[in-house]
Amino acid sequence: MRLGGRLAAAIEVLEDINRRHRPAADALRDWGLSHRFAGGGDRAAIGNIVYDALRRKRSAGWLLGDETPRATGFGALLLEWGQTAQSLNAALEGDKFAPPLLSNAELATVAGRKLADAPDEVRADSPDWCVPLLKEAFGEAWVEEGAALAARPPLDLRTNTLQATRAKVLAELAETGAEPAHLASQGIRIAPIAGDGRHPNVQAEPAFQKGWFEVQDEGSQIAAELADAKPGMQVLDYCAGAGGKSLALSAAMENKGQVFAHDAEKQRLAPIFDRMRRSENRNIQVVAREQELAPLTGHMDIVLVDAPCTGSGTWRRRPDAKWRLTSRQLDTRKAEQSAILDVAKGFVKPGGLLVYITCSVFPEENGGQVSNFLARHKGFAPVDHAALWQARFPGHDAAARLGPQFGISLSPALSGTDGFYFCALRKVA
Ligand SMILES: C[S@@+](CC[C@H](N)C(=O)[O-])C[C@H]1O[C@@H](n2cnc3c(N)ncnc32)[C@H](O)[C@@H]1O
Repeated sequence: MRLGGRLAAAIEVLEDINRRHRPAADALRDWGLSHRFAGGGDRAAIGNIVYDALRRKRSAGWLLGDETPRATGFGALLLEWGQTAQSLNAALEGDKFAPPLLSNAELATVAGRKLADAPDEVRADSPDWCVPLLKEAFGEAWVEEGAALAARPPLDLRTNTLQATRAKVLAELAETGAEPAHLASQGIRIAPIAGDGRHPNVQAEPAFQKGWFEVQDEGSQIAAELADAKPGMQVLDYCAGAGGKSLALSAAMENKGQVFAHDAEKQRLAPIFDRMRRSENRNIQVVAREQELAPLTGHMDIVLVDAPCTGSGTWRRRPDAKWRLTSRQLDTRKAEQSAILDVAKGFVKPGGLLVYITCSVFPEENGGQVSNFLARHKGFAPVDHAALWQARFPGHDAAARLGPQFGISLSPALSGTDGFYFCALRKVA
C-alpha cells in the first residue's frame, strides 16, 4: 500500500472508533481481520497514523480547522510525519486508494495556521474538562506536559536481575538501538519510533524468552524502586494486575522473603504465572481470594497499592482513553482508591509502609487522595520523599516533582516517563 491507501485506512479506523466508541486496538484489529492482504508494514503505518491522530487530536484537527477523522488523519501526517500540505497532495495524487486531496479551502486553512499560535488547550492536546486538572498538577508547565503526554512513547524494558545484567541485555539487543534508561537502575530504553516505523518485537527475542527482561515503563520501574523492598521482607502487592510491580519487587528482594500478589479481578492475575516462570521469580505467591489475605493482617513490611486510576499519565500509550474519560469516571476511580486504601492499610505492620501509586497526573487521585487518607487515619505519616528520592536517584533532583501534598510525581516532560505518582506512608501507631 502507498501512503494514500494507508491514510484512507487510518481514517476508516478513526471513523469506526468515533462511531462505536471503541478502543483503538480493537478497531485496528478488526480492520486487519477484514483486510488480510495488508502486510505488517502497512498495519504498522496505519496504526501509527491512527495513534498519532488520537494523541494529537486537537492540534491535528486545529491545523485543518476541523475535528473529523479526515482532518485529524491528515493533521497527524503534517505534525508527526514530516509532511507538508503540498508534499502530501503530491504523494496522494493519482493514487486511487487515497482519500480526496486537500481542497483549496483546506490548503488555505493549513497555510494560515502555525501551531505555536494555537490556544493553550490545543497545544496541550487536552480535553477541555481536564485543563484545570493539568494546570493544578503542573502549574506553568501544563501546556508543555500536556504536549509531552501527546507525544509518541519510547519502549522501556526492565532487566530481570535474577537472570541477567543490564549490560548483558543491552549487548543482546544491540541492533535495536537500546540504551540504558536515564533514571531506573535496571531500565533500558528504545527511543520512540519515527514516521511509519515500528518498535522491534522484543518479546520474540531469545533474551525475552529466557527471562532476561520484562517490558515495563520506566516510571513504573522507578515507582517499584522507590518502594525499597529488601531481601527477606514480607510484601503485599494489593492491586497486582498482571504482576508488573510484583516481578520488580521480587527481583529487588533477590527471591528472598515473600511477595503476595492479589487483585480483585482474578482474571487480571492470569499472565503472572507465565511471567514468573520465565523470570524465575520464586517468592511470589498469588492470592486471588480476598478472604485468604486475612492471615497477613498487621504483618506486612510493605503494602503496595498500585491503585485503579484514570490512567491520565499513560495517554502517550493509550490516547483513545484520553477522549473517552469523563469526570464521572474520575469520581468513580477516586471512590475506589479511598476504599482500597482503607482496607489495604490493615495489612501493614507497625513501622511498615503503605505505598500508594497511580499512573495518573491528576492531583485529586494523588496528593489529594493521600491528604484525605491522612485525615481519616491518624496512625500513618508520610516518609521524607525528598530524602528518599535523593538516596535512590542522586544527581537527578530536577527529574521529579516533590510535594507539596507529599509524594513524588513523574511526568513525561520532566522525567521522560509516563505520568506516575508515588507516596509512602509509615505506620507509626
Ligand atoms: C493499575 S492496575 C495494577 C497494575 C499492576 N500493579 C502492574 O504493575 O502491572 C490496578 C489494578 O487494581 C485492581 N483493583 C481494582 N479494584 C480493586 C480492589 N478493590 N481490590 C484489589 N484490586 C483492585 C484492578 O483489577 C487492576 O488490576
